Amino acid sequence: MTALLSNLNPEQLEAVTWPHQSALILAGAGSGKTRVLTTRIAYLLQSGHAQPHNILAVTFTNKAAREMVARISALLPVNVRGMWIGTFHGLCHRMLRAHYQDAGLPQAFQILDMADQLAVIKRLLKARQLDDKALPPKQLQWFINHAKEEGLRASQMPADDSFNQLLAECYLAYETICIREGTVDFAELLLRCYELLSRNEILRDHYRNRFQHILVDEFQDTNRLQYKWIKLLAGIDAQQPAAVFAVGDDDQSIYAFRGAYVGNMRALERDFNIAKIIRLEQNYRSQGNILDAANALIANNKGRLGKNLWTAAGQGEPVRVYAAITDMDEAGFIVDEVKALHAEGIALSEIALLYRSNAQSRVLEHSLFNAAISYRVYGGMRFFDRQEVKHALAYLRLMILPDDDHALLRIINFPPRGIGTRTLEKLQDQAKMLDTSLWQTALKTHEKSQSTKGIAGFVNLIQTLQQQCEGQPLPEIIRRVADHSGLIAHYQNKQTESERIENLKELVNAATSFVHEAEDDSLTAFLAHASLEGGEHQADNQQDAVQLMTVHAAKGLEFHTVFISGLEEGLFPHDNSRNEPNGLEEERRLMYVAMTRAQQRLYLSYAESRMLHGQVRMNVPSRFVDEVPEKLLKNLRITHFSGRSYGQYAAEIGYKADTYTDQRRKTTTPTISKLAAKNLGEQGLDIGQQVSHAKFGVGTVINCEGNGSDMRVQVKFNQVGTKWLALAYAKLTPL
Ligand SMILES: Nc1ncnc2c1ncn2[C@@H]1O[C@H](COP(=O)(O)OP(=O)(O)OP(=O)(O)O)[C@@H](O)[C@H]1O
Ligand SMILES: [Mg+2]
Repeated sequence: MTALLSNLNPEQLEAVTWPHQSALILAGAGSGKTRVLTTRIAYLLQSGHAQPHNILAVTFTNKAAREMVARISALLPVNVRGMWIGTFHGLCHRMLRAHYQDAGLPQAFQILDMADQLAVIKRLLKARQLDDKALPPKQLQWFINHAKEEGLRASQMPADDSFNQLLAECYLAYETICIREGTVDFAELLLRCYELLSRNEILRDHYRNRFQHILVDEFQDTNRLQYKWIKLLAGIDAQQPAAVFAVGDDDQSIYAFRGAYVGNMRALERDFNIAKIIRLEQNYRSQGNILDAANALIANNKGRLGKNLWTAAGQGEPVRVYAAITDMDEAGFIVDEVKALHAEGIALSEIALLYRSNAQSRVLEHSLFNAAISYRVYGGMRFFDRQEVKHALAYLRLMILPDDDHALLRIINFPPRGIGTRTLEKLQDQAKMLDTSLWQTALKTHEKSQSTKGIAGFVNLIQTLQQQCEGQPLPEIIRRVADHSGLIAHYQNKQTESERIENLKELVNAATSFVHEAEDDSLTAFLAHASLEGGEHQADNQQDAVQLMTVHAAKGLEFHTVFISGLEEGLFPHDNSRNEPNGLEEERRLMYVAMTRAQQRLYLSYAESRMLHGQVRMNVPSRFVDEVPEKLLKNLRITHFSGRSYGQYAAEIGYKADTYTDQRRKTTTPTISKLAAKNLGEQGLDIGQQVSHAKFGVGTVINCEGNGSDMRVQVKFNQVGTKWLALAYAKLTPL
């Protein structure tokens, strides 16, 4: 027992050994909330205050749940199987499986994921002859899920005007289909479980007796229904209510867009008569400069519950800022730093590259791949594996190789063009009979029956695309295909699909850089490149690999080094946040989450120009960079290009100077520390100087850092691209 408790500070100890009463622990990032929660479970078991079956713990992801179980079994020799540890969805699912009959479900009920749910909704709208204009499927999906998260059934929806009446009717129709088909969507898992418990007294009492301890991590991100579920299960009116042990941080609430409700913290305090909120103020994760930077940033938000975080770890290193010229330059910089860190002995898995939107991973993946550094993308698929990107690639493949049945099947009815499964089966049978490809068979389908009209239309589309793209440059081909195939239109007007459109546009960017870099810039070469980069190059589970993920997916995790890239207005804070009430504050909380993942080293970077939608866009650095006090930062950017203009410098690193306007904000003016430049001078080198390297050939010095034996220079080589080199080892010959 002492071993279990010996490593805790007094506040943590108080929380871990809290009596059998509800508690709220409100504390900042890295203060040990998750650790306290896990240790409390171990403590309850070891001290005999609870048996495994008395424990229910809710975490935010399945990964976190698995880690929690692993940590508890490492602490104690207990049978962890009796405990219920999982996500809200997972736990509700478990309960519904056990009591399917009482819940009114068939034994083999199936779960609909978001895509399945949307398919059902589309079917339903079609049957009612409601087109996209009358009611976009995504809007109905959002409406239904939102209603369920508020605990409302179709019969309870207001029908005060004709549109609301339509929505309510469709919701009802959707419920009917799900019941008939025995399916349950994500929101339904929770609502149905909630209804089951509120209706069925016997079950409710059973579980109330059983779960005497309910522990909730990341409590700030629970929605209203989840809170009601906890309240019901805990039985606040019962004789012996369960002890709810909730840990959270209002500054890390990042799911408001999905219905999370920070007010649940206040509600908990009130409903569970919590007399004292436990605060943990010591941060054990990050070093001083990182923590000070994060604290300064979040101080710009209003209406916080307020807390004070400090660390005993010392100031550590400054927060590094890199102002890149282009997104490729940014990615190149990150890769060079990753290599240097790895060479210093930092495991790749201890390095995280975080970004605001999934589409940003493409350039990073590309640079890592080229540098042969293993990486793994979490909480989202790698760029070339994403559904919409694969669809677009399938169109491209079909245009050059129409007999590719696999590509044809992928898109013949996507976006939907009314080709039913029966028609498709017939086409496949015919192809088999004629021993030819689906495309050849489709070409022969001349009869204009209703069922084959769709096929003829598809053939026509591909042929038109082939003609239109003849002789066009690669990026233009991709732009046309994304457009004319109907993919963009398909994903448009769907709120949650905007990311897919971003990815399609990002594919145009991928093609543009491919054209710049590759010798053979044909469509065929590009497709080969896509399958290679999309293929086997992601590291497998065991391999040490750099971790790539969105900031949302990084919640709760920690890494030795964190890179936050794309810190530009419009990207982070994201443009979408402008239309949301308090959108900017939520973006700032996201930034706070991102920064507080770092233990020892934090890099912030932005690019003055980024390719967006196939065009170069000039950016203003994110306000979040400005909100970090200057004294905590270290600029890694060249100050002076040795008397040359910015345009000359840009041209040297291969950036087209003519697209550049020279009205940068002061903060983005490239800066190299004067000292570093002087040191470099002492070594007989200068920024802008031509040098030669035994292995990499001729290049230009474009940046430098450090001094003495630590001095490093960045050289843009004519053949092998930009590299950071340790001056002491590089043996550069000035030319
Ligand atoms: N008393 C302590 N002594 C040493 N290390 C500690 C102590 N408390 C926590 N830590 C360590 O600090 C790090 C952060 O802890 P933890 O992940 O539990 O924080 P958190 O509050 O849950 O953070 P977040 O808000 O990001 O989820 C972990 O590596 C943890 O092991
Ligand atoms: Mg945590």
